[in-house]
Amino acid sequence: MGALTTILTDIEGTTSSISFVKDVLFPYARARLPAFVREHGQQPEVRCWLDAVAVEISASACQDAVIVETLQGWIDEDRKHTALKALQGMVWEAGYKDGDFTAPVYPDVAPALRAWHAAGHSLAVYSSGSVAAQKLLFAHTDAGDLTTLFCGFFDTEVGGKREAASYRVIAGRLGNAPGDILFLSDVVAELDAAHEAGLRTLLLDRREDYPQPRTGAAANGHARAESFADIDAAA
Ligand SMILES: CSCCC(=O)C(=O)COP(=O)(O)O
Ligand SMILES: [Mg+2]
Repeated sequence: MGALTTILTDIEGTTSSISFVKDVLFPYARARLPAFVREHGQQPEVRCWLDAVAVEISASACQDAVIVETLQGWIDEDRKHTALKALQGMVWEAGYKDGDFTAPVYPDVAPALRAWHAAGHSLAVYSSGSVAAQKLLFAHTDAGDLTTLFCGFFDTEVGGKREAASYRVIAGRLGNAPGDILFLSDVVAELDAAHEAGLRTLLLDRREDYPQPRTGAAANGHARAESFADIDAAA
């Protein structure tokens, strides 16, 4: 690698498999949301998100059953809603702490992150998962606690991942010129938005998540790699 690029990475489909998120994390949150809301729904840090959902669906704030059903429906639809993501993160916290699961990262991820960090590159995360959920995931990976490698964590509170404005906010918060940031994601629409904001971009095209290679037009002009081991941030 040449200049000291900041590497900004997505999680699902990039550092960790889509199936871990869809088959482990989402069902865990779906099953435990009703009890979580019953037991913690009056705590201000939980209530504020439940109330945000209630406003959006025009339910009375006291209709927690309706709110929970709505949230479960959003999990089924894979809605990247900030309130859902905040609540999911709180439910997953118990899962990690109780040892119900750890977070698998692809085998090429931890060595590359450690090497980039050791070479002086800054590392940051931008995921639809809440910042709390991101920190939990990287604290409990099967390759150890990776949280100290990162200098920044961003979620949809800065804006949606398919909006160029979000990447401008992140560049500002990181204190980087957009062109000094390399954004890694498995989703072309996210890379398009980052590119519009002036970031460098790279499509992670992992066979486990995407059986058909996304080359040529499917990569929409973005650099492409199948593994972190093949990424040259200076390119
Ligand atoms: C922070 S881990 C949970 C991931 C998650 O909830 C999610 O929606 C993944 O979205 P991403 O932006 O990482 O593709
Ligand atoms: Mg992704």
